[in-house]
Amino acid sequence: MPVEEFVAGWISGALGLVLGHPFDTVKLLGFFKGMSFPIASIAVVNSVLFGVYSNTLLLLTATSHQERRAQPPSYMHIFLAGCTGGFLQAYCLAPFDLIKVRLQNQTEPVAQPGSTPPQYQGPVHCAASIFREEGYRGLFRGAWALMLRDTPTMGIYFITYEGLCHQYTPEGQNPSSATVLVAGGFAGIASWVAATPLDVIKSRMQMDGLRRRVYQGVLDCMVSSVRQEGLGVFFRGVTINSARAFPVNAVTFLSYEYLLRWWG
Ligand SMILES: CN(C)C(=N)NCCC[C@H](N)C(=O)O
Repeated sequence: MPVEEFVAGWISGALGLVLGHPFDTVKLLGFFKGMSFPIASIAVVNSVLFGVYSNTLLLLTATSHQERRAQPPSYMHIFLAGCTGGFLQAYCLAPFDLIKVRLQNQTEPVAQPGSTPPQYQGPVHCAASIFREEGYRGLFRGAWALMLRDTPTMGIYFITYEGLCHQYTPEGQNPSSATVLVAGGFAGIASWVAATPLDVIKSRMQMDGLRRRVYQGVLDCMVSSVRQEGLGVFFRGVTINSARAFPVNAVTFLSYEYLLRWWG
């Protein structure tokens, strides 16, 4: 199994993340300070996404990353490989994402003299508290919504990227840097626009159970959110998600492509 896609995915995910971090912090009025936890988590997850995507395409089409420019895979194969990568990345992402959402939603971010300390003092303390209070399964709260969010949207992500590169690149050549940046940016926007409804539900499921359980499951969370707040609830955060998605994914794809060309 070729591993360079995993390594390139790791490095490109970390670079994209550095750009996206300010947006992540603003998005939930968050207090998710410090870069070590996001780099350790999102970069690993991105490595799983790109590594599984490329190796699934290798299985489906018997072509390596380098051969795919001359023999482009069908959109159906790209979609299936993207969905497979998305499904497995969601499984790895679930505990990290839960910790991120719990930390971002703390109303007391840091210990103040004389006031009650925050519930979670950092990522490790948060993971240990969830494990102690909610068990191993507690670390996977919201994982179903995350899988529903990421499986089809990663298919959309790679189809948009490959489709745009194909459109603007002469037959058999590698896409230019400008094409990779634009295609990567739009792939990020397309996937996040499609992912936002389930992103909203996923975050609610992850916060559920902190004090008392409100939702019976993903469907119940969707129905009660729409009943109480209308259909607009599914588009909450779509603008900031898209604004963040363009630079993050432009840089992610550019570094991924160049690392593989450099090693290839
Ligand atoms: C949930 N969705 C839509 C995605 N994860 N889309 C792919 C983008 C991945 C990139 N690390 C980012 O955070 O934008």
